[in-house]
Amino acid sequence: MGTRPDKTAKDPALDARRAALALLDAVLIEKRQLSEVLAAKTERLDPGDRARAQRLAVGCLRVLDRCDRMLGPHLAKLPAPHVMNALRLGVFELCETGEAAHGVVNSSVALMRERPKSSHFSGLVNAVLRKVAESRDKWAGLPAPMLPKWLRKVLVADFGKASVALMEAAHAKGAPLDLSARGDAALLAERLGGTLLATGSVRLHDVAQVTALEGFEAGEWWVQDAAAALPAKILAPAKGARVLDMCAAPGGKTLQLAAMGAQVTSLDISEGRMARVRENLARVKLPAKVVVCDALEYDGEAEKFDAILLDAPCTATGTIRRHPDLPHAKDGEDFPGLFELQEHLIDRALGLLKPEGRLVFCTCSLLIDEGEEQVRDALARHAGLRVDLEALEVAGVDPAWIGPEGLRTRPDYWPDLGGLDGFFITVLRRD
Ligand SMILES: C[S@@+](CC[C@H](N)C(=O)[O-])C[C@H]1O[C@@H](n2cnc3c(N)ncnc32)[C@H](O)[C@@H]1O
Repeated sequence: MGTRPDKTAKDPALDARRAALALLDAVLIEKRQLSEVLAAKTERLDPGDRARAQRLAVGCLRVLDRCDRMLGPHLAKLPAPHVMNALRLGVFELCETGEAAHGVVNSSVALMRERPKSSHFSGLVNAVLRKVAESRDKWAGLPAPMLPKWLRKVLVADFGKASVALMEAAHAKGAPLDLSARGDAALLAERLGGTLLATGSVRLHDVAQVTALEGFEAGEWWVQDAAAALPAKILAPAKGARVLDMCAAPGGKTLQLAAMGAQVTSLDISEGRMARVRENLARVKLPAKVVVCDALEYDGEAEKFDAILLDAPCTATGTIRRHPDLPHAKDGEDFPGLFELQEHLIDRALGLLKPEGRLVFCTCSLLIDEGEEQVRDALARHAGLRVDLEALEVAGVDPAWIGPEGLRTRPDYWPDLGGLDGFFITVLRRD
């Protein structure tokens, strides 16, 4: 099989593999999210290696549980975390991407030798990965990778084991690229060779470089998952309506609302993230008033708002297909603080609305605590508040997705089309 380490040949993939391993260490050992560390860990690489390192780390995290299952029979005890991550990366390349065994084994051994603390594990890494390479055919028969226990437990309590297994299978498949069109979505789908989804988003598969797609520079579209595009479609403001996008950055929903002709105030607490909103508005050539402040301290404008879209900060557990690092970097400890913030934001939003105004509340979350439970609590806190279920019945939304508190999408919905992000969306109004 030729998997003995070759100490003389220069390994062209080593730089990308080293950076991918550093990314895995950052997520799995330091508990950082990829978005926080990606730039720093890949800054010295050329663009090709940078993309490769990211692909390797994201891909490996997506199937981490399967990598561990492949390694289990060959490890008498768990090695140090950095060594374990190198093994996982090796398994991913051997089994999922089908890389040549000698290249993967040589690189993994070389990475171990680079650090004094792990150099004595190079023999183990060599032996284990060679055994994995010989049993690669087992990979296809492994079950879908399971979520880490802390999150799996919560989701099983809310949805049951069978549904969670479907969600896990959807997570493992990753996500296609969805675009929201500034103009005619059907025309955009035709021009880009994509699919026009029933909800109006344009879906593309296997896109290598988003910014190279036709119409990016001209601002004809922006990237937004089909589920994330639903809240603004549900809000459906009349032309000229005064709408507050209350947690707006990076701005997908602000762009949608502005494209519908609403007078949008786009607010977010983060100056850095708001810079993205300004860039996006300029690229897509749409107007909105941009405000940077804490929504909890925002007093509004002279006139109250006709409608408010509150896309609240949340656990983002609905986006694991695209961010497989999330369940590994988090442990749920900071979640209660988010639930409390969401509650305060709902109360603030209701205070900024005209009496007949509508509040669209949404979270890109799979947790009942950030959806149905928030609505039940809000109804208990505010006499006269009700859920407008009819407003949720927009094109493409399956009525089965709508419950008494609102609309819930899940990653395992639309399996033949490529899935959907997990979202909870509702419309609140006063009688
Ligand atoms: C889920 S993201 C919003 C995504 C955005 N609506 C979109 O469609 O692109 C949540 C946002 O809430 C912002 N945020 C968190 N706490 C906030 C607060 N107290 N006031 C205003 N914005 C806040 C975060 O900076 C983050 O940009």
